[in-house]
Amino acid sequence: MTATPILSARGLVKRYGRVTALDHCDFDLMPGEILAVIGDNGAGKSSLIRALSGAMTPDEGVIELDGQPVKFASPLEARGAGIETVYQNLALSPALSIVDNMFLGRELRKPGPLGQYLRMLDRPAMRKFARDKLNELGLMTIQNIDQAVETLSGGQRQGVAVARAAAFGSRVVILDEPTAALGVKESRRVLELIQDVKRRGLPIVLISHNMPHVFELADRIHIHRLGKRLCIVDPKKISMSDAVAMMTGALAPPSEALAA
Ligand SMILES: Nc1ncnc2c1ncn2[C@@H]1O[C@H](COP(=O)(O)OP(=O)(O)OP(=O)(O)O)[C@@H](O)[C@H]1O
Repeated sequence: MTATPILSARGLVKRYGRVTALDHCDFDLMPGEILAVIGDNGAGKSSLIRALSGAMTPDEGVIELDGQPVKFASPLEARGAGIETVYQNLALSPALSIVDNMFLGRELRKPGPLGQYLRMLDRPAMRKFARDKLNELGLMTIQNIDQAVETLSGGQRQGVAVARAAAFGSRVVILDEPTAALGVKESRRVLELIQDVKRRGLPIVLISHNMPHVFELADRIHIHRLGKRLCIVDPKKISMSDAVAMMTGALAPPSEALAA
């Protein structure tokens, strides 16, 4: 591997009582790539993502961003470092508008009548930012950005969540099962959106059980098994059934795919 990974981890361990969710797990995300993370239920994929995104503190191990060790005490700190995560539950506020959901805690403000001491929301700037970001990602089929998110379809909601992550994630976007709850047409749209985010230069970590989607999008596949990275495979050189067999332990990975 020549380039420095954008985000990497070495020897992550996380124990919950007698359960070892992460067992000396390694991870590498290279610049500009879509890295899929696949694994059986309970393999530890969510635990890995939670560690990388500051939602959980590992018991052992090191995480590096651009080759520098980082410790995230909260998701806020990871977001501050440019790592945005879209979880399955999306963390959108259904009753709020699309614009308000784009910000949620990161609202743009401007000086109010009392100057810097009472800064007020800069709604025109927020509206412009939201419109520009949705536009950049071809999401302006959403006509009205003041519309409440609860009035959007599942695919459109996923679109808003991904657009928000792409807008604020300056280094990495992590997507946890982005097409899990979507129909065929909506999934297609979200897959295109993920490609758009990649074209804008942001590397993406994609956790998915949907093998056709993984094989369509991923540049590399991290196969996770029993709390650790089993191997990394090239989706162009391996069949879906072999990847699934490795995930479940039915097939040993080829020696060149074994993780270092
Ligand atoms: N907060 C927790 N408390 C106790 N055990 C946990 C906790 N979080 C995860 N685990 C356990 O750690 C192991 C790994 O779970 P994790 O959710 O990371 O797997 P996963 O690969 O994401 O699974 P799935 O594909 O089913 O979502 C499982 O045995 C799980 O029960």
